Amino acid sequence: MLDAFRTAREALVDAVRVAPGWLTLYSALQLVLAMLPGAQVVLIRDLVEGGDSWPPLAGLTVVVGAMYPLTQVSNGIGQRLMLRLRLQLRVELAYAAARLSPGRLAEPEVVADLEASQAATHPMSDLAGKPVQVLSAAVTSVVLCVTIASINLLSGILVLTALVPTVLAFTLISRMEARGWPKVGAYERAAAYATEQLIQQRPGTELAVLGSAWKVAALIADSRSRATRVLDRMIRTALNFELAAALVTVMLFGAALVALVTGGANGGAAAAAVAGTITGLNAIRQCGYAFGSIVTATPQAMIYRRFISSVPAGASQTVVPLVESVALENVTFQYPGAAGPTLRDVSIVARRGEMVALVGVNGAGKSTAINLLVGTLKPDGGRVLINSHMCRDAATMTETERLGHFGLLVQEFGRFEFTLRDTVSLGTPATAPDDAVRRALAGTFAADLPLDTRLGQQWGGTGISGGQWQRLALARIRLRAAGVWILDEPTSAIDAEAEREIFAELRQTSADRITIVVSHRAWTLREMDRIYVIDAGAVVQQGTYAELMSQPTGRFAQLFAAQEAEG
Ligand SMILES: Nc1ncnc2c1ncn2[C@@H]1O[C@H](COP(=O)(O)OP(=O)(O)OP(=O)(O)O)[C@@H](O)[C@H]1O
Repeated sequence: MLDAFRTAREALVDAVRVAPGWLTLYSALQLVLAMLPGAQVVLIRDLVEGGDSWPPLAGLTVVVGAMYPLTQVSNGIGQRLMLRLRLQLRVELAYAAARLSPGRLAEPEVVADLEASQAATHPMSDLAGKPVQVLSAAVTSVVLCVTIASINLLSGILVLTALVPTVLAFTLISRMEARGWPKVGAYERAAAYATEQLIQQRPGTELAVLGSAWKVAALIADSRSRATRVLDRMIRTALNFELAAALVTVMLFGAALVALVTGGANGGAAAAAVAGTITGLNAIRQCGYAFGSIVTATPQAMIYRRFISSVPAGASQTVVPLVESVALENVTFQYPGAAGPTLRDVSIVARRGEMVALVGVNGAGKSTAINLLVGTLKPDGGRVLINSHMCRDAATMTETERLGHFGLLVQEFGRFEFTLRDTVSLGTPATAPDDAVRRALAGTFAADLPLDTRLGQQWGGTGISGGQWQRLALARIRLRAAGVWILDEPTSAIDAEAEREIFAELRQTSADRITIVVSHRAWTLREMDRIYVIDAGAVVQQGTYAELMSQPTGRFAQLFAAQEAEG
């Protein structure tokens, strides 16, 4: 209940911040509307009780005539207020998501909260006018209660008491929904993920070729059915609570009318009170509905607020162009829930001007080592050093500062289907001038394409091959010009000729930077200053290509002898 009040207050604060004018206008209209039922009762009583009937008749005409257009105008203004608030919430959420660190993005509950927050923007924006509606309905009830109490005290009290069952019912409904929504959210997320696999071009095409898309559809059906079952249960329980509350409310109104008649009210007063209680019922229903919207949206709004406050605005990233050295020193790391450590006592160092390679079979621990270096994973033991400073200590370097040292090309590089300019300029947090974007694209397939070229067929843009996407990812690293380049299989999708060009360029431009490469191709390793051979989470060998090849029983020779023989 307290949470619902907090949510209502926050919705009002947001509305004041985003659209104060629209909120004021909406509140004023709601207040006028709230007064009309009370005025109606007084005017009916005056009309029926006799005397000069023209003034009450004229008053009634105005009151009844104004009610409908005022309600319509008020609804329209409420919707325009809602639109502005929704825009604000969605933009705020997008910027908050953009501030998520890689470490937090790897936490499943953070992604779940982000998606739940996205869904929450809809009911939350609808909340803007709800506290006003509740207040306005409460004002209507109080005005009616006072008016009816002036005819019969007990009736007035009973009319006011009729608010209680509705408030109680919606409190219980909110508790139930707070438990149900996270389950629905999890099922919806699973269904949305599976749907993306069906409709995105690459996985969708693969599934169509395999003829097994229907299996993914069955997974979607299962998740959606589970969500629907939980929602169905929630709606059924809510309906039961609402019906019980409506029954008690009607009984209270009935009792109010009986009290009125048995209390000896005259015909005119009784008729006015009957008309008032009918309008009162409507007001209470509206109050219940508005209050219900607040309590229903409260669990979602709480997730949204929690998410936004969990990613406070911080300093933006600055790219560090010159780095002296990076190192893992006796690092041990175990993934949560894994049977044993993935890395054991690993020491790796790379200095400015050097090109260093990490090699090993799939699952040996190369990407894990890179993630520890960059800081997206934290070591369980040992030290991670940048320029000989220890990185584990947040006081020495924030995560944002640390990330600024690296240009990281991961295996699952992004295929950002924006314009060519936007796709490449994502390489740097700063605004990238067009000539810098052009320089980053030099020598690639896109060197002469207009920067406004739209990439990605799903937007009616240019289709791009896997290797071409990888070249754009490399262009982002070029544009970024950070002191440490970490390239995890940078040419896995690129043809042999382009691969040779890329490695030749890497060598030519490596003097002022640290270059760390993960590669499975022997020839790319020949010019490395040092190669670390990782096997089952430990560095088992290190040296130059020639040194390692000269040890025929060593792990490196086992891994690369066949490729060496092929030339
Ligand atoms: N998030 C994770 N949770 C648990 N285990 C993980 C996680 N990520 C990787 N692993 C495990 O850690 C081990 C090392 O994985 P890693 O990705 O570092 O290997 P790799 O040497 O980069 O392999 P590849 O050449 O296939 O990229 C693997 O056994 C993998 O299953």
